[in-house]
Amino acid sequence: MGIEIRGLNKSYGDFAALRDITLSLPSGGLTALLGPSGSGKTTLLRILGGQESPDTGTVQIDGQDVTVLPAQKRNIGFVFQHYAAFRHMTVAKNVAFGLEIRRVPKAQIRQRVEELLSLVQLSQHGHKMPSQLSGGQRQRMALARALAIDPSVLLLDEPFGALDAKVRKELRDWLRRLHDDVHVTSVFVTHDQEEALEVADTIVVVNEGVVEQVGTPEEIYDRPASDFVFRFIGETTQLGEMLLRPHDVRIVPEASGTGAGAGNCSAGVGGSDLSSSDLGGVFSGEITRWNRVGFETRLEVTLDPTAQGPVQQTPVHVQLTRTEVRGLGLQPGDRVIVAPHPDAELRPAQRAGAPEPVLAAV
Ligand SMILES: Nc1ncnc2c1ncn2[C@@H]1O[C@H](COP(=O)(O)OP(=O)(O)OP(=O)(O)O)[C@@H](O)[C@H]1O
Repeated sequence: MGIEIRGLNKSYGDFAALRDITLSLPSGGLTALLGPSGSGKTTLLRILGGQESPDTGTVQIDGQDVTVLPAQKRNIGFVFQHYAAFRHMTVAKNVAFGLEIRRVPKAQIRQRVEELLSLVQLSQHGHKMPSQLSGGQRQRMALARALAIDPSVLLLDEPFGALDAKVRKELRDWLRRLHDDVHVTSVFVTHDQEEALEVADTIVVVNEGVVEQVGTPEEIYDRPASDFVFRFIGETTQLGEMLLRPHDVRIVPEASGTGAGAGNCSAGVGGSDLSSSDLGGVFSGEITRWNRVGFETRLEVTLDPTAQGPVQQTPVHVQLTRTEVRGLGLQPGDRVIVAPHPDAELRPAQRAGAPEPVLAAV
């Protein structure tokens, strides 16, 4: 069942915010609507929630057509970036609110609130006022309140957007685990690729009001359906004429390669002979930057001028694990050979005059 969206269009004046959106979001799934600012994510979420109505198209939730049903009749839980808590009520009262207006018996409310506070790890904080909670705790209270009514669907609009990076990361892990426990069909909006890749079962990539791709995080990352998704979903680097992921660049010290002439050669990269013809280029250069980031090492390789074409101005970014760096015996300043990994996803680099790629906002 889940959520079925068919032929949805929404314009503001002559601006088309959503164009012909058709989507099936699985029941019990955690779906991320991911896209750059202004792509239409929030508009789509608001249509699902009933705060906005589409110009054309339909929305079904668990088999029921809700397209014209008012928000309060859709049995949906909402969590927003800035949670509007009732400041004069305790945390427990805030969580109980939805049940009280539904006139659920008091004993039942008390029991449900206890369960929910425990679920969001706030059992010790029920008596506090919202102002006495941290930002992360407040968002957990918002989740408890949204879940109190046993919603058929939970909608979250940038729920962790206002929190600092560390708390945000903790809440992501926590949301993932919570969802594994409660399995309510959930849709959350984010412009953060990492957040979507880490938390969601299904990612819907939206761009300029159109769905670019729907898939699991692995499908979206490893098999992007369009140049836009490839550029938007993760880091890319240029190697000759091609774009690829920094961890898909293979690198060896020049001394261990063969025929290290630039541009068109074969080289023993990563233990096998590689020919530039099937790989989109084998290049020589020098490691000009060396950065350790956690367990990874990020290198920049400035390429030598090639015989065939113009010099590549931007250094190649290479991402390796520390173990790989040790195994290869690489040092800052080394002369190296670089080539794409044989399984690398390659895309033609932007030609002069083409629009700039959208940068990943992390
Ligand atoms: N009520 C409105 N009136 C006019 N234009 C609107 C209205 N709501 C949204 N838009 C426009 O529709 C487009 C999509 O907006 P939307 O809020 O859905 O984007 P978004 O992907 O959620 O972006 P962000 O990540 O910045 O929140 C934007 O260009 C926005 O300016």
